[in-house]
Amino acid sequence: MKIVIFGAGALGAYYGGRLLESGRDAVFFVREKRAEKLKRFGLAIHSPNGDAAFTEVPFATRTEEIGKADLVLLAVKGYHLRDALPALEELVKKGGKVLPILNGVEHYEVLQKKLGKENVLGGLSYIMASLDEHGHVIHANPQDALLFGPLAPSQEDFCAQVEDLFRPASFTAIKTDAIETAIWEKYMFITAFSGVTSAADLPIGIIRSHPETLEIARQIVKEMKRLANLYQVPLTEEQVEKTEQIFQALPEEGTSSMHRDKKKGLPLELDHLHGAALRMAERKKAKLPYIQFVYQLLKPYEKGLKPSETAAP
Ligand SMILES: NC(=O)C1=CN([C@@H]2O[C@H](COP(=O)(O)OP(=O)(O)OC[C@H]3O[C@@H](n4cnc5c(N)ncnc54)[C@H](OP(=O)(O)O)[C@@H]3O)[C@@H](O)[C@H]2O)C=CC1
Ligand SMILES: CC(C)(CO)C(=O)C(=O)O
Repeated sequence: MKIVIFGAGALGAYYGGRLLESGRDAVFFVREKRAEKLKRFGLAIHSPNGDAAFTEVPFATRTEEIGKADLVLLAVKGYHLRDALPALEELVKKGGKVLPILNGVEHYEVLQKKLGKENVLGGLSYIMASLDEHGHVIHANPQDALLFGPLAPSQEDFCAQVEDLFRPASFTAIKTDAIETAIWEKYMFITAFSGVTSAADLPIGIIRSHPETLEIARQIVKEMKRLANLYQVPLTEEQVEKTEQIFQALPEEGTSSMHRDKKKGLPLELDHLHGAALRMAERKKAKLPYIQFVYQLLKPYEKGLKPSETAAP
């Protein structure tokens, strides 16, 4: 099976690197700047689960350079999605089925509309990773689960093949028949976690020691459950409690990729996560006041604001 890793950012480089390490036939689809870094610095993973390094990294910057595609692992940010669609369409024409591992849910509607329902699998990831100045992966803790599964019964056989494909790789690959619920469970968690850490500009440890602030995260979790249920996704009270327990269990310094991006002055996936939840609620004539408030607070940072631009005089 030919695997195309679409995007060699933190997640693409991690999972793509692990697949290469296991001997799989994988190629990174990247833009010019990233291609230059891959040529100059290669690809490396620094991880508590074991380091890996590659000097010759297979990559392509045009879909014409890729002969066939079977699995396309989509690892771009939500705000990159629309620009990525033409290349994804080409890869689907070459036979590829797309497995997105972005946070959020709104991309599924966009991808299914453009690529056809049949060609979009369900996926998500639990990992804490970033890139250093050489484009090498810094993996923060051992967690590296990639969950995937069929969004239609006709995708079951293909997902079984993907399970075989991932088996020798050293990351935790989990095939599930309840991928839609799993995607929403992650969406519920990340909307609350990224919202509260980014809006408060604090790691979870300090937030936890201020019950008033932690309450914002708890209320967002409840709003997300309500939203999921409005869309017939059966998130339960147990899942709400499980999410709250995760907030208690996270390490003191734990924070979200959105908070890290905000600190670096990078764009935020605010529209893709919180904005999308508000749009979906509006369609059902529902209100999500905590999510709306966090969205409004973070709006000035959405396109990226350097720390020097935010300092008070
Ligand atoms: N980082 C983390 O710890 C976690 C992230 N996630 C989610 O995973 C998703 C990806 O996040 P992450 O890996 O951190 O993001 P990054 O910003 O590190 O990586 C995204 C990559 O996509 C590339 N890209 C964008 N558009 C294209 C394109 N048209 N063609 C080729 N490459 C493209 C970017 O390339 P370029 O370098 O050229 O800009 C960039 O390298 C997000 O939805 C995030 O929320 C989920 C769990 C944890
Ligand atoms: C919280 C975490 C690290 C879990 O995977 C995440 O998804 C993110 O920060 O974007």
